[in-house]
Amino acid sequence: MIATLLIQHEKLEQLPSGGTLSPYGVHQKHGQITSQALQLLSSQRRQFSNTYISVKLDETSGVAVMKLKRPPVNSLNMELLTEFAINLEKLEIDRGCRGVILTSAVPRIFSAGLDITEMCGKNADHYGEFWRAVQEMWLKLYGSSMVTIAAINGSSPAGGCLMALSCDYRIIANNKKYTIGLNETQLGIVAPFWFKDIITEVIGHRAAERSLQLGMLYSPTDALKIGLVDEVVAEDKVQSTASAVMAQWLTLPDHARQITKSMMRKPSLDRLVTHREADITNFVSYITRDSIQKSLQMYMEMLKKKGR
Ligand SMILES: CCCCC/C=C\C/C=C\CCC/C=C/C(=O)SCCNC(=O)CCNC(=O)[C@H](O)C(C)(C)COP(=O)(O)OP(=O)(O)OC[C@H]1O[C@@H](n2cnc3c(N)ncnc32)[C@H](O)[C@@H]1OP(=O)(O)O
Repeated sequence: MIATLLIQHEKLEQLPSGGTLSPYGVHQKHGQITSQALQLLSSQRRQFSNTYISVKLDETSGVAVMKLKRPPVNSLNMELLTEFAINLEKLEIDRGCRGVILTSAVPRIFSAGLDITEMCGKNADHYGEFWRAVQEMWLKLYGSSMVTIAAINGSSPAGGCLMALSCDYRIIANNKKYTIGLNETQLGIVAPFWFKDIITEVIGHRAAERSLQLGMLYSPTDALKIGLVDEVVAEDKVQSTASAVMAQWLTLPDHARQITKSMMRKPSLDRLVTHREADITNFVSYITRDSIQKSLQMYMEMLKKKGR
């Protein structure tokens, strides 16, 4: 599946100008898709659900709601990441879809971040494949031409925070039990350069440096103070606020908004695309270190003890 997605990337890069805005998402809404693909899409419209992702597309508004549904904590394993990238791609090429609201079907949790069991006790090939899937999820989401809004209805540490940061707008439920942030250092690991880049883009260099070094997790109101989220709303208003903000963003002409988004995001996207293989090699050599494996195992044990 990953291979298919990669081939798709290459195809995009070859699209004639006017059909696409950037090589990171499928931006073919105006005339590149075959009639066979269109038929396939229309039969898949409205609602599609996979093991860990459900998607509902409202054809009237052009807005899809994509829900993560991997209880207990929506940890991002290989299957979820792959399903996510495929579903987003489907929406990207669907002419009827202009915006995506990303949220969770699991109560109190947006996403617990990367599934730590994918990074422990496996072999180097597995780690490489897993990291490629993490990169692919990010390239698709951050590079999407659609309006993307994170409706954060629960805790969102590490990779969960990355997903939210990759959207155009973040709304979080006002519940002080929920936390959000890039807490990697608390696990004894380092967030890669592109996690660092994106949080720096959103909250600025000083706040990002402090936040990353200390592995900080913020309450919704503190997250708002540093600009990590755009709005804090009552728990039962998260979805309706996301729909209202989406409607507002969709009043802008797609073409102008998409080119602007692409201009803003291209440097960070290019950086990962250019260094993609080196980033995988780095990840594998880092994660296979004995000291790192030990840190992750200890963290998992701590989580399990806490849950008992
Ligand atoms: C020198 C050069 C350096 C180069 C660097 C190169 C590359 C970079 C290298 C590495 C980068 C890695 C980047 C990593 C990103 C990540 O996302 S790591 C994941 C971080 N996530 C967390 O820290 C969250 C941990 N979880 C929690 O805090 C809580 O579970 C919670 C989400 C707040 C929910 O709390 P609660 O509702 O109380 O649920 P429980 O804690 O009881 O958990 C329920 C079960 O779920 C298991 N679990 C929780 N999180 C994860 C997870 N992320 N992965 C796998 N499993 C998870 C938990 O153990 C419980 O399981 P049991 O029921 O006990 O079996």
